[in-house]
Amino acid sequence: MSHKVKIAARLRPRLDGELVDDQLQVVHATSTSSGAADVSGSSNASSAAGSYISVTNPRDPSQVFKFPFSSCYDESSTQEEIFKNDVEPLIDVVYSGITVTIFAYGVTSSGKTHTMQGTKTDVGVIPRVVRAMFEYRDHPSLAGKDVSLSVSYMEIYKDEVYDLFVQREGAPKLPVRENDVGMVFVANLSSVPIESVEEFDRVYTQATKNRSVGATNLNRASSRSHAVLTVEVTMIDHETNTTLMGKINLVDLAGSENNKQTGNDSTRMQESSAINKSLSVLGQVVHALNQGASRIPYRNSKLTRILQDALGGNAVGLLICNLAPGIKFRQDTLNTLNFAVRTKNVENKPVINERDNRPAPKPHFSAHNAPQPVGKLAGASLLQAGTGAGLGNAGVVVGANATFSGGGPGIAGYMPGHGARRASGRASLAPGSRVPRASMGGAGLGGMGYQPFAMPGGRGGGFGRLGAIGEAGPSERRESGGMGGGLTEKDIDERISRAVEAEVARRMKEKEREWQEEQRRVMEEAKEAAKEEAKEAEMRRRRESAMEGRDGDMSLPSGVLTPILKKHRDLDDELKMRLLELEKKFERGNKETQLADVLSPVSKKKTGRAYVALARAHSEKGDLNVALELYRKAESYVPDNMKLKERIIEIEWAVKNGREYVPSPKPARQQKQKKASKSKSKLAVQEEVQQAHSDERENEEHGGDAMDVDYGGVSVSLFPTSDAKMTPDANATAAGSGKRGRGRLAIPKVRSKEEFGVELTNHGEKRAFEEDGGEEEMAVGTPATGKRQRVGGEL
Ligand SMILES: Nc1ncnc2c1ncn2[C@@H]1O[C@H](COP(=O)(O)OP(=O)(O)OP(=O)(O)O)[C@@H](O)[C@H]1O
Repeated sequence: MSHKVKIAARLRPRLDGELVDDQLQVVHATSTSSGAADVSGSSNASSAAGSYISVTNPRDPSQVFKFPFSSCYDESSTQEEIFKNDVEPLIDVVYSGITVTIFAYGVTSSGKTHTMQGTKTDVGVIPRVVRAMFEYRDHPSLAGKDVSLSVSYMEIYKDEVYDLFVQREGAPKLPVRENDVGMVFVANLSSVPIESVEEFDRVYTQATKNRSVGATNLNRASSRSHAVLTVEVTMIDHETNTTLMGKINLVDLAGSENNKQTGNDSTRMQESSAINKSLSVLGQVVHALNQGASRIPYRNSKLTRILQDALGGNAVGLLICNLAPGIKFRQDTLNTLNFAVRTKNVENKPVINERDNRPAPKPHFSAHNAPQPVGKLAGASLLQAGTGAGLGNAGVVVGANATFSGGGPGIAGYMPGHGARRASGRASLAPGSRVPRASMGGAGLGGMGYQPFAMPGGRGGGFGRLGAIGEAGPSERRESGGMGGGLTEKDIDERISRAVEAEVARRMKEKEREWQEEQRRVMEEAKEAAKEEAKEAEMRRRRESAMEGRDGDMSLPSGVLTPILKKHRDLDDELKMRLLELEKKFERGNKETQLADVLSPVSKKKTGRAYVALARAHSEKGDLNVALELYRKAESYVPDNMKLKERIIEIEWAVKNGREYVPSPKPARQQKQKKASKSKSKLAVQEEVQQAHSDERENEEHGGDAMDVDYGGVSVSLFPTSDAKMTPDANATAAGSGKRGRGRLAIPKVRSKEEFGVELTNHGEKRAFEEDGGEEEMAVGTPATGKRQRVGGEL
């Protein structure tokens, strides 16, 4: 059903003039001298599964970060190996009608273009794919079919799309559009039919000259744009009158750049900023997908818009993560690897692009007489179609107000999808050729000719006839007779479940919309209430100042003020004080609550603890007002902490009555302290590790998820989160509050831990940090015992 984006990491060899160092290494489970040998054959998959990239911790050379990927290629790997292992198997997928996207990602000069394009004598992925696509035409499964290939080639330069088959001078900027069924495509992009590898070579070589390339300090021929080459195959089956279309997008991304290193001039700087921005959006898209966000920011750059099918869409994806050796690139390498780690969690739902070329029959009268409500349509129609058509040429319609109830005798049960509607929120990449593209809108096709490509499980809007569903791969698809043969019960069940799945997705979307609407309403009401409140407060303030003025002006003779009036004046003073206090509290609460609202529960707890630590320090110094203020701040983050509430009341009482406040003694924890000191070295290690990555947080979009750090047999997984940035106060206060050697160590780490969600693993067993309410402690795995222990902290 779903397919995770596959990651292959490739380390390029050292170039002339580059220093030799071993900061970055490719390590294989079955440790042979050449890493490449381990991943050289598909039969050797198990050894490849244990491979990882190891990067020395910049802060402590005795530690390494580990990044495991299913394919890791070292500097001696060849273009052939990469193609054979990771790319060639995808050709079969393309020929089964699925879109495949391969993209090379990495810092500038890490070898992306070398991998994708290669050189004349050492060709890369692109020429090899084209050759393989031509060779596949002779595959027995394609006998009797008309197979044709076409190619398009575009570049995204400074967030504008250009056709690389068009002479660069005066080349128009091409718009990115979305058709009626939510497919994203580049309008007016040429699609060139190709008959042979030689013909491809000719057009490709010419087009490559149009690509924007410039010299930087790091790369004499640095790509200044993202290039997307698409090879599309069209397979027409005259027997079944269907067309299957597969395509492969080969993307050579521009490299992320550090302008200090590239030495860019103003032109290069502009390019660089566009490159970094689009890569940053790419990182945000991956992050949002990992978070299961309801809105994925595809639209924030042309690159992500065009690639959206490969990330969380309907394509199969392979990310080649290119790495440059050496200390100079270490930070970028870590960024790249973090991005790769995040990307490997992205799931796609590949679909087969098939269309039925047969003219549509007149709809059965029941379609006119008994239109079904759209909400119920998918599941019901599928069921009816499957059974009513006698499992033969089962026809299914999913579209607004269209239904098909079994079909009359002799009717090949299919119809065009009226009112095409795309159930999936994510659109697929545009079809390559302009001609079919124009006729693929779905809506308005009437019963004629082209219908939108079939999308399984109701994902595609308005599909005409369900083609075979290709999770099982092309061969199985062919055997199942999906191209027009009978449907087995399993097929029907699968289709029903897919339709149900689509329906559920639709309803969930509806629910989400309703929820958002509700949120908006609540927000507006809250705003109104706040306005009212402000108005009232203002009136109160005016009343009070008027009173004050009157008080000032009044010069009543002594003895005129009656005891009652005196009493009232006292009351007023008290009331005013109370009011001011309340207003202050409200303002403070508002500010803190707003901040607290955006933090994760863990962050809230940590921030709360940090405030408490500082408050305690102040209360011990006798600075009770400041302490009270800080405790109240802490309360915004941990509102349910009864102990904290009690403490606030105690101090309030002490302040009000001018009494000394004696904090309650802290529980003795000698035992834990002892353990803490034992673990201190481990914590120091963590601190180092986290420090080493603080730079990365500048590149939040790249700085990513889990990263394994290895020391002394203990593997530490780092999980950066973004909300840590929201707690600068907490960090600052925490750093200053370290007492008795416990808080100091723990609290700054609390912050870092929170950012990275550090996990210590011992002997392969992972242990999460314990998050208990009242204790400011961190639980860590003990390397020797694997047992959790607590360290430091105070609250
Ligand atoms: N596997 C490799 N074997 C030999 N040379 C390589 C390899 N990978 C990269 N190179 C060389 O390294 C240099 C930089 O490579 P390349 O231009 O492919 O990097 P890039 O990542 O595409 O850079 P940019 O993002 O700046 O375009 C080139 O001279 C290239 O020939």
